[in-house]
Amino acid sequence: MSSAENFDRAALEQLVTKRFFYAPSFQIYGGVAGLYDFGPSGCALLNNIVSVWRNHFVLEEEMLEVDTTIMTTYDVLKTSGHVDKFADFMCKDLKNGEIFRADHVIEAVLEARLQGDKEARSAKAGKTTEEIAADTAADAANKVDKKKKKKKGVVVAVELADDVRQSYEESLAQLDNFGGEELTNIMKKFDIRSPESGNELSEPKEFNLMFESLIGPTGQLKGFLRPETAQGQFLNFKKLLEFNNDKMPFASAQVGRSFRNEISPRSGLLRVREFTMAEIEHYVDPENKDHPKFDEVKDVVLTILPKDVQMSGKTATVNMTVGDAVAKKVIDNQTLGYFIARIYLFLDKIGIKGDRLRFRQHMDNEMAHYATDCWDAEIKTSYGWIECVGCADRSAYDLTVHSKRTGEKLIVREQLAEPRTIELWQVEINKKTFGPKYKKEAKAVEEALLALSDEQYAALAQELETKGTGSVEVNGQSVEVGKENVTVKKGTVTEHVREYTPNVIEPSFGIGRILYSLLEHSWWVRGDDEARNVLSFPTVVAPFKCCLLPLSGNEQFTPFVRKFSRELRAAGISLRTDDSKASIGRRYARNDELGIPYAITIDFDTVQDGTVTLRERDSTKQIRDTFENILKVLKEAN
Ligand SMILES: Nc1ncnc2c1ncn2[C@@H]1O[C@H](COP(=O)(O)OP(=O)(O)OP(=O)(O)O)[C@@H](O)[C@H]1O
Repeated sequence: MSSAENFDRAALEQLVTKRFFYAPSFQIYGGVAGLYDFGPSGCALLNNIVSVWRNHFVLEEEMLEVDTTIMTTYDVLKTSGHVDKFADFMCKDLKNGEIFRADHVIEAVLEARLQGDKEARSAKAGKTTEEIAADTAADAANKVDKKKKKKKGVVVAVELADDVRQSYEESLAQLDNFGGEELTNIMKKFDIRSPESGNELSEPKEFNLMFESLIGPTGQLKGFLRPETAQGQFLNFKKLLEFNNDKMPFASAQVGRSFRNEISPRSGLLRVREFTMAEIEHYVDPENKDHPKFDEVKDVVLTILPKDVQMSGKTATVNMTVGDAVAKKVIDNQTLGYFIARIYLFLDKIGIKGDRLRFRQHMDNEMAHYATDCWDAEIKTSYGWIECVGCADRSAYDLTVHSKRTGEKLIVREQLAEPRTIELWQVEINKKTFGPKYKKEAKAVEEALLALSDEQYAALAQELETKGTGSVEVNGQSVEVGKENVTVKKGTVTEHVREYTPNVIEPSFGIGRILYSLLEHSWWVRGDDEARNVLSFPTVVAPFKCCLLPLSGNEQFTPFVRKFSRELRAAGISLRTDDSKASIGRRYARNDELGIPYAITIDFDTVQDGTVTLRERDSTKQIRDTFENILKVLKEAN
């Protein structure tokens, strides 16, 4: 397998195009950055990854799959916070207008300078060109494209002072934690310029990533292409809970396209503007986040990068079982730990290499304000460590905000085994004085009084007690209430039913990023012949499981091709028939490039005795047997 150290990305890209895994959309019109079409092999690979995902998660956990609309109204995404906060920072080349994502340009420039520093120090130490190249390759995870490095604006082979090197490294480790102010400061402090032109850049400015649209001909109903599939699931929570016979915990799931108007997509499938997501929303009792199947995964060993390590400017990982990580509170709770382990097992099953997979915890500022803990599954590729799956504890945020906005109760009602007595703030309204005082506002004031939090009740009770008056916010206006018309006090209530808003644990998968990483991890070149590419996909995701190769165009083979393909299809083994005129060797090479694990060759012996040759992709080993026996072998492998 190719390792990240000597990775020839251009050669893989050539293979991907030649075998039409995917290609830029509208290519004959010149293409548009961040938009790709999948060809037959890419489509089959993607569908197989999704199919394993469905079996591994949806079927295994009896999740409730939904398919909700992509077009989403303004109201929904305003309430979820996306209209105000779903943004990245961009900056502009002040001379030629080229646009960059601020954190990405800082990362590229600082990494290039660190690389230059490394080369300069190696050269000073009297190393040969080859030794310097080896040092450089060993650091490939942090390297920028060689071509870019040579461009103006990026320092090449310049030694850095120790404190400068250290502050670059610390800033890089914490980059994901930085907001606009910190990014602006860093750009000034380190004189970050365009790596392309060397020109000065503008200050970072927020850019909302959603594609806006209008629903219907009046132009009055604003909508967006959804940036994630999650919101559609939250909005159906009540129906899903009912479907699940009101039983908790449970999960919904959705696979579908999401859209983000990325500022400057330059990394192939890793950053695109339209992509397939597979998301799970697991609803759990906030008072008990244990998972009934945690024992099944507690011994899975993960490579993890906790937040405190990153906050100290380091990137050293540790290996730990999920059981230990949860017991030591490195991972917040069992359900989150359970899903992190299941994500690991899924990625392992489809062929992602364990030594190039780590789980990185979000730093405090990096997480959404409502999230309690969040981990990314990051896969190492020639582009560095790439987030491919996010796994967050989103608390009760989404259900709470949608419920508040719509008035629909998005809660769980749980019959208590024993009734329990609890203390509650109670509001009593003096109907005689309240109605006449607030007139047509009375209902709104009453609703506002009933919707206060415990802290707000405590404060209001104190005000009424000490001053005789207090205030409450009604539709953004402060309204005065007095103790002659409102009493706020604590009382006890006996509950037979407990009501709560579930918390949500969300594993969110970017299928395109996983697919690209898998291409990198599966690709190798056989022998010394650079043209002999192999993609060693596990059978379970290989685009086609078997290739049928008649030795030549001789008519005698036709009935066998028909019969065998019919039987393979009936056995659920996807196949490709290659009856082109190329030699068998050339056709085997073509199969290897498509990652097809098996090839069956039909020749003149087949016509005589019904035997065929089966060739295995990685070992190139061949066996000869009757088609019936070969079919059994393939069924077992499928
Ligand atoms: N532009 C994109 N192109 C391809 N996949 C994406 C893109 N944005 C997000 N994803 C995928 O969706 C998953 C969940 O999205 P999430 O919102 O957590 O990503 P993100 O943190 O915004 O990603 P990034 O920080 O890389 O922009 C990611 O783990 C990733 O696999």
